[in-house]
Amino acid sequence: MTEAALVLEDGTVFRGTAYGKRGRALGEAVFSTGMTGYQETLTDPSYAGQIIVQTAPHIGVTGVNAEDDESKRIWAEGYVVRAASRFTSNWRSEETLEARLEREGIVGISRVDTRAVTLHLRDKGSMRAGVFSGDELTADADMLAQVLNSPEMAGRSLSEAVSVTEPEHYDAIGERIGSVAVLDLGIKSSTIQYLRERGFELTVLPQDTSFEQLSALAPDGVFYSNGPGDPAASTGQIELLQQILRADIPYFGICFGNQLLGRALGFDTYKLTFGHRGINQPVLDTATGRVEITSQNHGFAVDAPIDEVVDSPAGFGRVKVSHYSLNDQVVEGLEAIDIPAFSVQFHPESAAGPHDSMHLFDRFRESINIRKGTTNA
Ligand SMILES: NC(=O)CC[C@H](N)C(=O)O
Repeated sequence: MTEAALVLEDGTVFRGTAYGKRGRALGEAVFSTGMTGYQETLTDPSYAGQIIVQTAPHIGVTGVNAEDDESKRIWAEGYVVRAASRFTSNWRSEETLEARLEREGIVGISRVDTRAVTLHLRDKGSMRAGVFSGDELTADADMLAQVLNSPEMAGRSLSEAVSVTEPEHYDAIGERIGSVAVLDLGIKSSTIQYLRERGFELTVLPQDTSFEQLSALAPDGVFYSNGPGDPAASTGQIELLQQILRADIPYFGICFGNQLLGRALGFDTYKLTFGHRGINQPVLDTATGRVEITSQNHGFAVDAPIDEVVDSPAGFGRVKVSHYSLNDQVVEGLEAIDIPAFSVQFHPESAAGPHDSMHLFDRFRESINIRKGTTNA
């Protein structure tokens, strides 16, 4: 069995067994509490630049298949598990998880006390880390120096790494309701699917699209996806969104798209200590009083008051926090009252996770229908 080490930037070292590719992975260590859905987690582009620590103790038992990917590849830098399943047992499995990790060059580590790692990250906060095995497994001080040389997540811009470089077109599924311009900041395939199923024809656009290019499509609505990195570093996309809001085009954003709406409206964003990553995160819908169990993956959040309607600091009228976390009262959704724009910090497309919030895609469709009704009147 090949040895491996997980080295955290505060000097803590966890030893284990090499899993996946041998080598070195550097990134921000974050824990995810999902008990299922490791394939969707690994292929979620929002994990770019991160090393995922799975709290579920047994990983890989259902293998992987081509259908459940959320994007074209695994985006996580590194992978930390307690027990890597020694066999795969599922009728849909096409490959073992370890073979997939190796094939995609993902350096992992198993036989790590992931509870201890999680408690450590919960107390000290998400931090830079490295997974080292094979020739890269060297003296602790040497590995630590490499971790300390790696980029911090705060201030990091990763949209360019994950976005399409050319526009991609998707037809509506079923009756066509309208067209949506999608800014790809690391979109998941389930989101594309659910938007299409609502009757939208989509043009998925590169992250550096200009307002002129976007408005040339005359979209009925604009959608900003989830994505990796620090929202404060996305100044171009924030300015683009302000132009979209000024043009009164209906807007819906998920996760990174919520943080960018927050910033476009003039609020700040900040880094959470250890973030929310998992598939059973309770959120309160402040309009209905309903609690939804949601899928989440975020390390940053919008800084806005959760219990009052406030004026947008950037002059876009009144804004309210539409959802907040029942674990720690972090903002989980925004709604502009005077312009057609809303967003959520969690993942209505789930994948993996519960479908409680799927109705938000219908809400986006309604906001577009209302707007079209007004325009045609
Ligand atoms: N899933 C996402 O869109 C994540 C957004 C942002 N990168 C964060 O960590 O908060």
